[in-house]
Amino acid sequence: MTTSTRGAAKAPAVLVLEDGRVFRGRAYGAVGETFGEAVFSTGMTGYQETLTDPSYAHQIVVATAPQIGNTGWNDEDDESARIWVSGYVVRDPARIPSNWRAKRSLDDELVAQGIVGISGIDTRALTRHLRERGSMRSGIFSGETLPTDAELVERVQAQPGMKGLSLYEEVATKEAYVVPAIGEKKFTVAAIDLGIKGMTPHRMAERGIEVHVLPATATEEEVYAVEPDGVFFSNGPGDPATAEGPVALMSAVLARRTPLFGICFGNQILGRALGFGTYKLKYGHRGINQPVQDRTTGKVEVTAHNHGFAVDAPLDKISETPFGRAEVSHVCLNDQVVEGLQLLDQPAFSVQYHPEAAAGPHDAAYLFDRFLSLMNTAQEGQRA
Ligand SMILES: NC(=O)CC[C@H](N)C(=O)O
Repeated sequence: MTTSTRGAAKAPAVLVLEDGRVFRGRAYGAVGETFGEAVFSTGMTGYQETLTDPSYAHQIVVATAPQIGNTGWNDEDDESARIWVSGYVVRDPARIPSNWRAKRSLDDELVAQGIVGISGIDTRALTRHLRERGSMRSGIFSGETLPTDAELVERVQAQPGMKGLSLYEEVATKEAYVVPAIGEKKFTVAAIDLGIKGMTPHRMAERGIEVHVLPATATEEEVYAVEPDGVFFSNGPGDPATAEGPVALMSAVLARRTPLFGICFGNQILGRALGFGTYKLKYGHRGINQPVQDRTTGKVEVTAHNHGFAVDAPLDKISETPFGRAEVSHVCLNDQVVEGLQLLDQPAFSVQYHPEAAAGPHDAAYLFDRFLSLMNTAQEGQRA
């Protein structure tokens, strides 16, 4: 293990919100300054997966779970090659991590990756504030001498907000790569990387799918060059209203009637391709305990979420779209937000949440099987 200065030895730090509210604590992770949208996540576990989820780019994540870092940092649970959050806010960091897989402490990893955090914050008061006022621009500043609060508020207010930000190209792979099928290969899928998490191709691979992960800028020709049985659109950061390229690509895939599955950002892209709008939620859904109903079966599942935007589609009617009839297949039981879409006249569907469940409960794993059965049916149709 590397060593770092922890607890009382760390410099003073402040979390500054755009509305002028200031929370005081101590530096956690790297010392310095960072900006991002302050959002809260309600997961009790899974901080390593959260911090390395590219969908969190440009966000300062507040952990509502009061104790963070207990299981340290391991070499297995990263969802991408690096930590993507722009800052991390915790109440009570572990002084001594303890887990058989831990290689170092969370604090050490934050330092090593230069991620500025803050500890000792009343995260309950902060979460209530964000819930009442909504997610907002923020900054974390640490060091022995800091500018005045008024100066820091001004600097936070000069930052761009999340609305209108296009971020998926920044986080996506630049080179295509293949995740081989585990066991017998049944299908080939082209997965458009808009900020994909490592567990997602793995969930497909373990079902016999060879996954070709393609850059966010992949063209229709590049997608069909891999001769896909299905096309997948991943999760990703930023405002879906900016994603013109992926919307055009998805429309081309829909026009060819290739089986299609999207998650999170991918659901918002499908919404847009169908002609629905997207909008920003007041404080979003983030955590691994969100109740969703699959309206096609009536079943309720507890699911992993990380979204600040949502699709604006009618809940109780079938919509006519450029690609035939579509309906809202899933809904969040906390607030009736659209959590899934499905086409009725061709094999395409999506969910707003994270069935790959890293971290999170596995209730939604059936969605990967649903994608598989769409590809099976399409293949049988071709043979007939
Ligand atoms: N996890 C995701 O794909 C997030 C999608 C989008 N950036 C949002 O915040 O709603």
